[in-house]
Amino acid sequence: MAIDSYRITGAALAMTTLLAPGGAAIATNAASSLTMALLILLSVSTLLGWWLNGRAGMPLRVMAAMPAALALAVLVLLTLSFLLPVERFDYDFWSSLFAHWPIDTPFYIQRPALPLLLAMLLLALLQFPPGRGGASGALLIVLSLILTVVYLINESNQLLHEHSSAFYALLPALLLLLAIEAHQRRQLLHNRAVQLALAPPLAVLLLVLLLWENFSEQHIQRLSQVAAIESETLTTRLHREVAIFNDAIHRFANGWDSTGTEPDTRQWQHRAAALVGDFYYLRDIAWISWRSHHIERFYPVTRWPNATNQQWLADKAFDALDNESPSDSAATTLTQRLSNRRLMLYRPVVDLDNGRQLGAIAFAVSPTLLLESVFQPLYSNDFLVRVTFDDQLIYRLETADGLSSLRRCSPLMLADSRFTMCIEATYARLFIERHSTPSNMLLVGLIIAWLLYMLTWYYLGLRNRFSGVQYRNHQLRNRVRDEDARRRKAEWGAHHDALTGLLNRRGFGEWVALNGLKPPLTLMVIDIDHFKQVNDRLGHTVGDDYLRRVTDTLNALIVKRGGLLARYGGEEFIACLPDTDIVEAETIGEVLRHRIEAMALPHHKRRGVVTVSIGMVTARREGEHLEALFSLADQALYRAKQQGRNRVDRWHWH
Ligand SMILES: Nc1nc2c(ncn2[C@@H]2O[C@H](COP(=O)(O)OP(=O)(O)OP(=O)(O)O)[C@@H](O)[C@H]2O)c(=O)[nH]1
Repeated sequence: MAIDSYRITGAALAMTTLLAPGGAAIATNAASSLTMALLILLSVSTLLGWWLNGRAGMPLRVMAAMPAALALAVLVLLTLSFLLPVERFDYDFWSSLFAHWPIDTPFYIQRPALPLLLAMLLLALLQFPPGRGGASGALLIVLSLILTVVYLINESNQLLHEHSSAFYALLPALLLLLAIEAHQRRQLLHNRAVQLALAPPLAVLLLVLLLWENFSEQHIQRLSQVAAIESETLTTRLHREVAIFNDAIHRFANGWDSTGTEPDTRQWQHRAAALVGDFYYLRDIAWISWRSHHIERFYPVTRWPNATNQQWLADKAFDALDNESPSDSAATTLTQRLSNRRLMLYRPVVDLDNGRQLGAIAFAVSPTLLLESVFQPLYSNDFLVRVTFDDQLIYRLETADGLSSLRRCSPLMLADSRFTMCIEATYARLFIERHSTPSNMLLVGLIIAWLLYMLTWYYLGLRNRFSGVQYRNHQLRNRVRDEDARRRKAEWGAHHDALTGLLNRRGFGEWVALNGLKPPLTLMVIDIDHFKQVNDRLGHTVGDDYLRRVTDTLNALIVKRGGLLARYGGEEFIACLPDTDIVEAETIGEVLRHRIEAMALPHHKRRGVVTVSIGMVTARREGEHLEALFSLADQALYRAKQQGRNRVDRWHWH
């Protein structure tokens, strides 16, 4: 029994899907649950087909293909979501279409990565006989492997990495299928038709890969530029906000610079509340006294730090103040990072009259809230923003369908702390860009290559069949023509004399029956004299030759006179001369006799040359019988022979 490669691959696919280390991860990862479901459908279909192969009738085998058909329908839909124009079928359209999917994750996360999608699509197509045109199966697998490898070497592609466990399940199946195909099709690849059909798609493939390489580079650059502009906008906005905030805290501290006294409780509460009201990312404000080296005032009082913290805050503040040169101290805001959750800013307060330091004001800022207050109003669907400090996530601005394939990171300075801001294109952004994504071009190119192969293959098949039909038609036409020629030859042979080409007795009889013997008409019987002697002395070959030459001479004149000559038997001819009376006929007879004599065909008899005797009769009325007239002409001939031959005689009507 022939190996059914597709069924075996189905088994491999099922095994790897279920047993691959990534299998469990896929099953629990909601992002890949659709991929997993599709892989299971394909596996079930191929396994069922394998099990039923040869055992069941058509209806059951069709049922076995049903899971593959279902998977194919979903895969086609998903492929369309990459290819259909975004103006007509936008993000919301596809999201609403997949809204009823039982798993509660957005459509974009459900969608398998493009290469995985194509590989599954091609595998699903292989479940159906029309997908197996010639080396089509092998080509499909090669195409999906190319796409897979191309994606694997493309490190920047996070879409793939997200689904890589599914890939590990699919890859062994594809490789196995390729090995079986290569084994089974070794003969096929030597086939000229297959080579011809493979040439155009392979050329398209090469072109697409070259274009893809180029296009990929451009696409990444373009997206990178867009991300850089986005990053620039956010940074500028952030710096502007920080400048405004700095300005405000300077003004806040300046109030106590000028009074030269430590803040009293009422004043402190009032002004601190106003400042915090303006900047909600400003979480706490503390007054640290130079005199007591302790925190004397705090806002809001509900979050008053414990004693240990107080001391620590104060020490930090005075460390910072000690490092400041006295001339700068009034103008500069001192900053120090307290933790990744809080950014501390210190501002010394000095008595302007005597330059004595009164203390410092500490401002605790939440970087997360600061970033939120700046970035939230600038929120766009196109990019998500992540800010990290020492690899810890500080802030994240994104929609539910987050992650994408492009990330651009740059340093972000907040006070004297260095944060990292990463901008990533979102799925929504890629959705808008989907027409220009290199993957789409690759997908379309590969599908075109495969379609081209199928078209060329079927065209070549049709052409072969057509030329077969043409050949059979040609043979048939030749047979009909030969048959016709044979029939016409037989017909001709029945009415003609083969030696001279004249009508024979039968042919002549039919001619007369058709045309009638209408007077005036003369019937002539012409006989070669002593012809037997020619045969006897000179041989039959010469006799035949004499017969032909005599025929030519007689026929030339008789036809010229509108008559008809036939060979009536042996060396005897009969001529019918319409519209010729006996007088004219006798003249013609004489001319004929003379011409034959003048041919001077050697004869041993008295005269030394071949001669003819002619007997003739004229029809008197219409409807005369040929045989009767012939008999009369023959009697005249007989008389001519009797009278010495080389003569013309006629029947005399009484
Ligand atoms: N070579 C050749 N001889 C033929 C053909 N048909 C008939 N003959 C010969 O024609 C001869 C006719 O001979 P006869 O009927 O005795 O008459 P003849 O010798 O012509 O003598 P007369 O008619 O009395 O002058 C025979 O010897 C036939 O064999 C033919 O097609 N080819």
